[in-house]
Amino acid sequence: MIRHTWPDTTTSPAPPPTAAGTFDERIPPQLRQELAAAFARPAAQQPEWPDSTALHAARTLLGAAPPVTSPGEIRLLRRELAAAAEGRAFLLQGGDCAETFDENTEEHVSGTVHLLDEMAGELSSTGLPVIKIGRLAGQYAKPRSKPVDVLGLPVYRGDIVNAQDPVPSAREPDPNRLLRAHSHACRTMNHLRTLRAGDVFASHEALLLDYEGPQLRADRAAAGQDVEVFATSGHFLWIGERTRQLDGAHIAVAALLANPIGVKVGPGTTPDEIEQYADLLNPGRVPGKLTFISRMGRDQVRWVLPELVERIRRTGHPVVWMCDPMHGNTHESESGYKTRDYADVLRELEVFFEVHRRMGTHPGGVHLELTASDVTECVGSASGVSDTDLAARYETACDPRLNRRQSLDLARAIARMLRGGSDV
Ligand SMILES: O=C[C@H](O)[C@H](O)COP(=O)(O)O
Ligand SMILES: C=C(OP(=O)(O)O)C(=O)O
Ligand SMILES: [Mn+2]
Repeated sequence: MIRHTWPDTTTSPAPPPTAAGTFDERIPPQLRQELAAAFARPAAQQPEWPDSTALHAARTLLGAAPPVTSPGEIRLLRRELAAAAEGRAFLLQGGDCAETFDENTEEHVSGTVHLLDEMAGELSSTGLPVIKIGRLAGQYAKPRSKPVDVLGLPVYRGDIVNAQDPVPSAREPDPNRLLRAHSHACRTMNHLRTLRAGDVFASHEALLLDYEGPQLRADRAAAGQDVEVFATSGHFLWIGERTRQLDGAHIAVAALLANPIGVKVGPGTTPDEIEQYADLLNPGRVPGKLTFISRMGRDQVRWVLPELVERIRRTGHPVVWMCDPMHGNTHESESGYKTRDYADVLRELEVFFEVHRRMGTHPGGVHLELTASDVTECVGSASGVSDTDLAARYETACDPRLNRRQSLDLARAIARMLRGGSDV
């Protein structure tokens, strides 16, 4: 029997206030206990939901809702990522920093998918198959640097939590948004399937535990095989730089999942830490299971990345190494916009490729924030966007994205780097 009914709020006991909650009863009891312990660990960046009854109701409905993705699709991606871990494929991951409910339109989603396609076309000159993963169908939750914004209001944490409007009521976390996010994710996933017969995979940051927990499902590949737990909210989930605490909930939960998992690693990451991530998240050393997403910043990558790659190489762990050249290169423009300079993005990528070439390891992919729209959010490249242009079309809900022109320029540069040529 599965607990998927509206709670009788007049008679039922107080719902659990934490993200630990309850899990699909088709998950074997032992695994459910392990999940409960993992979800009960300290978790950074979680909203303070004001209404625990509404949260409980939303979680219950989410638990009964159809899954966004299927275990079969997730296993397929894991197999494809195994090729990237072994140097036989390249991973292209991209999309908005923050998907929004309003921008969940045919035009916007198709635009991202077609842009990833065009970029993959540029990369095909390398001869490596390109695995395309969208920051799509679930990228609604944002970790933030500060709890309040410049107006002194509680910060916007993504459409899954609150709204962008600069008024206090809009910033109040609303648990019904968990359900809206799930509906939007299903709509987007449906559109992806319509467009590409399922061959663009969906990914998001596994940030919000109240969204992920109810969507866990058990499955076994075949009779007689072990039961695996799948986060059906997406195919590929990653743990962000702000929530990768080794003793925290996000890592403990990810360790119990069968999905391929990414971990963002910033400039403060140590070799000991990275080895522990690998041991915790992929003790079985399954190729394709674990991806490290290096996001160091253009000046730090040269100093920090080599010893991390070296440590993982020594352990023999099969991992995909990706570069996110966006998140370590954010700064405020003179006009006050959060922006990124194309030259910094390119430079970090160059060093990333150089490090892997030197160490004989495979630069397995890139992770980018981009949109097909002609936005003016990042400066530089042949796009000609300069600081003074930023105001014209600065539309992002969170971080600055590469526009179409910048993305295609970058894809061409990445193809050259991957083929072994230098770029700048
Ligand atoms: O997408 C990444 C983070 O959520 C983002 O960089 C945080 O932005 P902030 O520093 O404006 O909070
Ligand atoms: C929050 C993000 O990145 P990071 O965790 O690397 O800062 C992101 O990818 O949007
Ligand atoms: Mn971002």
